Amino acid sequence: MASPDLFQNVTFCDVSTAAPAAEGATAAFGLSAATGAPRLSLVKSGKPEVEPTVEVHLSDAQIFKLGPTEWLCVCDASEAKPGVEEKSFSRAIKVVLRTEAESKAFSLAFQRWKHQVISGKAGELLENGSIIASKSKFDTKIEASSAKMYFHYYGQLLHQQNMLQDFVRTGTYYAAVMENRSDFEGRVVVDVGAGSGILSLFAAQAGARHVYAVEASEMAEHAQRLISGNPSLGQRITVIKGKVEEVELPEKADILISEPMGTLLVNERMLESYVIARDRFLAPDGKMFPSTGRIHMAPFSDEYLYVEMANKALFWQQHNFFGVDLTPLHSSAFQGYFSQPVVDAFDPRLLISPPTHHTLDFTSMKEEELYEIDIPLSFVASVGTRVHGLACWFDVLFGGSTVQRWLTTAPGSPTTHWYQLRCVLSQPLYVMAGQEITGRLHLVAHSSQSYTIYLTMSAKMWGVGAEQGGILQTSTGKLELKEPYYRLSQPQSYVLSQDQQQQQQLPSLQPQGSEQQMQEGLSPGITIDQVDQDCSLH
Ligand SMILES: C[S@@+](CC[C@H](N)C(=O)[O-])C[C@H]1O[C@@H](n2cnc3c(N)ncnc32)[C@H](O)[C@@H]1O
Repeated sequence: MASPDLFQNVTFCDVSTAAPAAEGATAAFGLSAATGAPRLSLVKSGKPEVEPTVEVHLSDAQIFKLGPTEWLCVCDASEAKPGVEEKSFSRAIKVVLRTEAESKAFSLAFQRWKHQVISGKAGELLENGSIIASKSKFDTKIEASSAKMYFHYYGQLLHQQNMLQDFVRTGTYYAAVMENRSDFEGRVVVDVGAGSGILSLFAAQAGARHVYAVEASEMAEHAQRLISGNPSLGQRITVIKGKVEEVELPEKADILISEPMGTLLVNERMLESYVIARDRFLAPDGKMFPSTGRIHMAPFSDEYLYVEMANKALFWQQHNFFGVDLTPLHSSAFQGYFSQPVVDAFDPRLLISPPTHHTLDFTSMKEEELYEIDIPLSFVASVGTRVHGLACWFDVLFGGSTVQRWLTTAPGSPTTHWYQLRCVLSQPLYVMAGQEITGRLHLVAHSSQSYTIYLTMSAKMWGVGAEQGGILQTSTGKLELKEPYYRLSQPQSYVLSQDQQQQQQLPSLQPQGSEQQMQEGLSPGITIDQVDQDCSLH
């Protein structure tokens, strides 16, 4: 093949007109001289620029694989006849290549010209690539306006920089890859949602044979530049601009690497894309980095936070605001504030019981299991106090063959740009030390790439009558994960009640970094804000 965009000796026919097949023709991808738009010319004489026999406008065309060397190009075509309005109709052109290798290169070129897919090396070919579905799973689940804003956000370098500068995050990925070189050496890797391409570059540093960096946003172009600027690694990386739900890859991957975690692990619904990528691209027995995620939860007591939130609604208690009584809206405003989960880094001593966790196994779970996540809650209060809600954080495991490493966002651990998340109840519960707290955390996904959180917490009857199993108090909350309250500039000093000081002595909550703590999702460290407060996603 002389050029990746020119294919000799192809056979094609316009099946929509039943015209006879043209053999020995040339297929050439390029820009239309008339409009500048990408087009495919199919020319019988073999002189594409001189005598295009059929011209396919790629912007509204799709291809479907008919066989190992056969493709069907379906496109809209316009016909203008004198005195007649322009009429649009569909056209289907069958193209047959000589060999399977050429066939794969043809579909890749089609994809590249249609979607401006970028190749890792100038002139390098993916061996395959085709657009397969007109409406992908992503498009059917996610509102177009949400996806547009989402990919616009990730298309900007400043947001990629914020993630890169989260040293805990990026450093843990780097360590996990480098410590587990044997999982990468000579392997095919897919970077799911590559962003700036950083994880692809790590995989290449660890000796990957080839990395496919799939990125849907405009960031793909920056990633291409970064990768080209690191040529010793870049020659083994191919950037593909598109959604993992839609692009085709020429070969199966031995390992998937991705950073699909949002606030509370699941925000942004990118874990679903990660699982879809597994089903589409990963070879049987392939590895996933990370392989497991856990959501950790524990009840907390934080009088300052509660009062701060309740006070925000005080504005609406004014009877004479420029002559207007605002009080009819007070209760809605009050509920509105409590519908915002709070994102900040809190002191783990505010937890009033050892945490529990819910595990998501990325290697085996079904994508649909992420649509609704139902977690039963059961804790025993270690102190007598007011319970203001449920604190949540997550960690993920890199289950490498050499080293198993966790990336944690636990309170008391070095702060990440995810911080922690707290669901604050508008009606706190009163508990005694030793009292059982039960409940449910129910997460329901929605089409704006996030979740509605339904929280119920109950304190069981205490003392006389407890045997009858009566519930003394129940408090519920409905919160919107997509609209959190970023409480990051607040002072983080807490005066502990006597009970809380006693509770600090609980071994499982002491920030000493024991094995037990890691298993409970708490880990040691300092709490310093090392990351920007640019948190509108994640
Ligand atoms: C959290 S960022 C991680 C970026 C990079 N991997 C890193 O670790 O710095 C997630 C990236 O995945 C991309 N992304 C999200 N969903 C995607 C999908 N369905 N297909 C392709 N890319 C996607 C986003 O545009 C974003 O750049």
